[in-house]
Parts: sequence; C-alpha cells; structure tokens
Amino acid sequence: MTENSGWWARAQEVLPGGVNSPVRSFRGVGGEPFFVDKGEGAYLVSDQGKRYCDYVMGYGPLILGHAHPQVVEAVRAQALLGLSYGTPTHREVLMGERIRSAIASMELVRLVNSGTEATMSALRVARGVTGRRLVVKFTGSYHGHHDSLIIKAGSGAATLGVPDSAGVPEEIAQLTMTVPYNDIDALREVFREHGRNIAAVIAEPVAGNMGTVPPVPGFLETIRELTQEYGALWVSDEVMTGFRVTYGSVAESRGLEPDLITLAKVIGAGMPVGAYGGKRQYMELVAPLGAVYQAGTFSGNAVAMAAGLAQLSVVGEPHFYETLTQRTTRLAEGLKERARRHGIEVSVNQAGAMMTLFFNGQSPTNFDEVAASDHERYRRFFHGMLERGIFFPPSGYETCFPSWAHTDADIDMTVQAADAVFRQL
Ligand SMILES: Cc1ncc(COP(=O)(O)O)c(C=O)c1O
Ligand SMILES: N[C@H](C=O)CCC(=O)O
Repeated sequence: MTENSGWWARAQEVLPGGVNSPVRSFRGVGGEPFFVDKGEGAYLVSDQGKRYCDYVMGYGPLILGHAHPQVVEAVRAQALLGLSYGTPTHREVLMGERIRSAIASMELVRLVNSGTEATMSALRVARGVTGRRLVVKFTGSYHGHHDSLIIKAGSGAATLGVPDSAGVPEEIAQLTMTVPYNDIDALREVFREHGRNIAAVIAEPVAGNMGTVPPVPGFLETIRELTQEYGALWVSDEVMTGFRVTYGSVAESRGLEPDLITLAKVIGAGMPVGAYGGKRQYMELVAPLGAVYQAGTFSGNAVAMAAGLAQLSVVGEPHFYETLTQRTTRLAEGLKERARRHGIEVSVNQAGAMMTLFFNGQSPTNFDEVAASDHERYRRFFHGMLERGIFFPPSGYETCFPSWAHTDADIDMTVQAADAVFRQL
C-alpha cells in the first residue's frame, strides 16, 4: 500500500482504471499508485511531500533526470513564442539533421507524436514499399498499441495478461506472425515458409518491454540477412534504445544498417515525440512525396522540438554514455551482490543505461524465461523499495532507467535499501 491522498478514488471515477496508460495503475504489483507534484533531478515528489528516487523516469525519455535546466529553459523560451503553428519551423529541420547526423541510415526523417505513431507509420511504409501484407514481431516485444502490433505484446499488456488485445479484427491479427525473441532457428523457419509475403520484421535491438533482454550474438545479424534475402524491410524499433543505450541507434552501433528506424522517448526529453526514417528510396514514398499517407496536426511540435534538441545537445557531449553506463553497472552489480549475500537468486540484464533485476538465477533471453522469474518476489521487492522512497518499475516486465541526475550516492543509497529489502524477502 502506498500513501493515499484521495485522488486515486477520484481518478478511478473518471479515468479507465484511474490512469491514462495501464502500467501506471500498479496492477502488476498491487497497491495504489502515488500522485506526483513535481520531479527534481533523480527524484519525484508526491502530492504528500514524499520523495522517491526514480528509476522509471517517465519510462525512459528523461535521460537527464527531471526538469533539467537546459531542457526547461528551451521549453520556456519556445512557449513564449507560441506552442504550435501548423507551418514549418527551423527546429524541425534541426531535429531531422541532428538525428541523421547520429544515425546515417535515417536519410529522411518524419517526426510524429509518439512511439506508437512511429512504428505504425514505419509498417505502413514497409507494406507500401513491398506491396506485401505480413509482418513479423517477437513475443514479449512492445511496439505501441496499434492493431498490427498489439499481439503477443510485452509491457503492460504482458503484465496484465492481455498480450492480444480485444478489438483487433482477426483479419488484421492474422497478418502478424510472432517468433520468440532471440530464436534464430524459428525466424529462419518463418522465412522459409512465408518469406516472399513478409513486408517487415520489426524488432527492438535490445528488448526493453519484457524487462531488458539483450540480443544473443547473431540475432540482429540474422534479421538483416533474412530480410535482405527475401526482399522484406527490417524496422529497428529504437523508441526505447535510441539515444538511451548509445548516441544514436543500437543497430548501427553494431555495424548493421536497418531499412527503417523508429525513435521517440529520449529525442523528446519528456515531450510527446516520435520519429521514423530510413533510406531515401523508402521514405520518398511518404506523403507529400509519395503514396503512403501519414500526417499530424502536432507533428514536429515547436515546444517538443525545443525540449528534444536541448536534451540531445547535452547527451552528445563526450563520455556521456560511458559515464551513464558505468553508473548503471554500479547499480546492477550492487543489487546482485546484495541479493547474493542474502541467498536470493537474481540476475540483472543490462544494456547501457537500461537494466532489469529478475528474480531468476538465469539471465532471461526471451519472454518465456522472463515469465518464469519469480514475479511474486518482484512484487514484494517493489513495495519494500517504495516504502524506502525508491521507485522501481511497477512490473517485472519493465526496464529501469537510471539517469544522468542519479549520483553515485543515490545509487549506493538504493543498493543499501535493496539490502534491507532482500533481507526480508
Ligand atoms: C520499443 C517501443 N516501441 C514503441 C513504444 C510505443 O511508444 P509510445 O508509448 O510513445 O506510443 C514503446 C513504449 O511505449 C516502446 O518501448
Ligand atoms: N513499457 C512501456 C513503454 O516503454 C511503458 C509506457 C506505457 O505504456 O505507459
């Protein structure tokens, strides 16, 4: 149980389940969510004045922490000039150029308003380019909530046990094939049977929506090889990983060139933003150049661009990702070591500044292995930490996002608190 300000009852009267996105409801761990008044650096402050060291960080976008001065100043300055224009602005161009300078294969970039919009549009392009209907996704991956991809999905869908959403017509669901993450043989089999009808394979280059699950050696390379062999497009969904694990794309940092890449989260610094892009030959199909229609009143929004550009200029500074990764490793190693002291079997998967603590002696490599972790224990761990003022993701299927604002002292305090919680598990 968390503090109760009375707002939770009011919220449930007016919002479905009290929330505007299912994971926020704490259904995965039980209890009631707390309400936030403000964020400051690595901390959230609740409406009851309680401070929480925050490892959720808006589910990833806030890589600099809450209310970073440069981001806030950029937002304030732009707001004074207007919020949204419906005409081109310099900052949209600057954002496109910044993304392209970091991710070479994003030769043309279209800005949208969310990760969901980005992946939905990327699939439309892939289908438009290939004239094919089938798409392949991986079990436990989450790419947003549109009809083609809310199938065997991770994140809140997995937590709530509704990986396949009602309301998706069977005819649409049948066009999506699912393969276990990291299962190279199963992927080859799907291509052997259906390869000439597959428009796209969409994959998180490090899965983050069943907790953090890195790719096994050869997995991303096989996606590249098979899509090229069969004339399908590889959509690397970097909504979570893009500019979080490294400056730019994880796929490109491994020497691979996806056909289309989707971004969101970090490029918006907490404002609603998404982007998709890729090789000119594909993106030239997007309206107004080509026949794939996609549009948006708020796309490239002026305030969102200001926030995102401010954040990207900070993360682009030398050694940013090395330092953030080291801090994340400090947390991961600290948690493992303290759990071991208390004889509790855990593993921690980490990729840059993404990590998940699993109550599982083996590091999971796919959704079934994540599901086999002790989620009841995670629930107790979550609440133990929350009582001590530390906010971990409210589900064993989500990722922790340490930020630049987390100091070594914050991390050591977290490890200390975990020690006390492990003792009671
Ligand atoms: C990899 C990935 N793709 C797509 C999405 C959808 O993004 P959004 O919630 O901004 O619609 C998310 C997160 O929600 C994500 O983590
Ligand atoms: N795991 C999701 C995205 O990364 C969590 C965000 C949400 O769906 O509210």
